[in-house]
Amino acid sequence: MTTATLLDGKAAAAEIKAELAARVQALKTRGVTPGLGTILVGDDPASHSYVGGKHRDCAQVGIASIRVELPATASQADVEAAVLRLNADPACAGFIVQLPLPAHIDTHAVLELIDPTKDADGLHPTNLGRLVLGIPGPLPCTPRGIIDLLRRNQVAITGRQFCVIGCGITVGRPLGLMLTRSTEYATVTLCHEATQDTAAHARVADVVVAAAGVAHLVGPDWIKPGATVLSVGITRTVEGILGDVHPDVDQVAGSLAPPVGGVGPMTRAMLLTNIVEAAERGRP
Ligand SMILES: Nc1nc2c(c(=O)[nH]1)N[C@@H](CN(C=O)c1ccc(C(=O)N[C@@H](CCC(=O)O)C(=O)O)cc1)CN2
Repeated sequence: MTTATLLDGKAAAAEIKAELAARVQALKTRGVTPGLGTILVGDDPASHSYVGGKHRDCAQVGIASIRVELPATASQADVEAAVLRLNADPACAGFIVQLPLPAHIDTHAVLELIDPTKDADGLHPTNLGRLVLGIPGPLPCTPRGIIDLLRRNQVAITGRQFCVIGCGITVGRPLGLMLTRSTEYATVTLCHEATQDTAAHARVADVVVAAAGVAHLVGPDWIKPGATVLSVGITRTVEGILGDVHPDVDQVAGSLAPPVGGVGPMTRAMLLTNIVEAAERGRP
């Protein structure tokens, strides 16, 4: 039995952060300190942990942190006011609203209020429209991280068959758009809850990206021997974190990004990249 080559997002993210630290130093010599803003609403422990990680990363590369925390009882107007404050804050090169927001908040209305030039997540409708049209703009962090991780590991993309499982707004849907740009030119099957036979689509794929948030959804019998597999979605249980990909896939896949230390650190590294790029562009 073979064991898949590790797609090590932690190591790749460390390389990216070292490159970014040098670019931040260059900005500082020009009198520019890039700042990342985050808006976190409520008490979800995972969201607090992700946002904490983003600010630890900022400290490592020299990016300033602007943290906004609102209680779970915050109203739509409270969240929108926080967005407008960061839109107007000259110390903030870009910011994110940590998702998911509490159920009583209209997420689309909040995201639409972000100044598109400060949209560090690339999730504003203007920036998603730019992505569709092929106009440069900030790109969603997880899909950008997935493509960068594949490239850094010499996994070919152009002309290859991808099966993306899950079509949420932070991963699957924008990943499908990015993979079909002329710079990537992959063939993509985007599977979702209503897909008739997801396993059949996965079995013919050269690369499987599992971002459904269903623990161990993808088993070894779903994978073509030698294929590349990325376990993106996670489920938190009392026993720990379970990925969308069953650990036995390791025996069939050619290379594998694990649910921890795979795509997650790349998501964070791409957020920093979006901030540094925004600071380098300067205010329009
Ligand atoms: N505004 C956004 N909200 C959310 C996004 C996003 O891209 N923008 N994505 C996810 C969460 N996420 C980023 O916010 C994220 C997920 C995972 C990781 C990460 O580094 N994971 C670690 C494991 C962490 C752990 O043990 O819990 C890893 O893979 O090694 C970073 C960021 C939803 N919300």
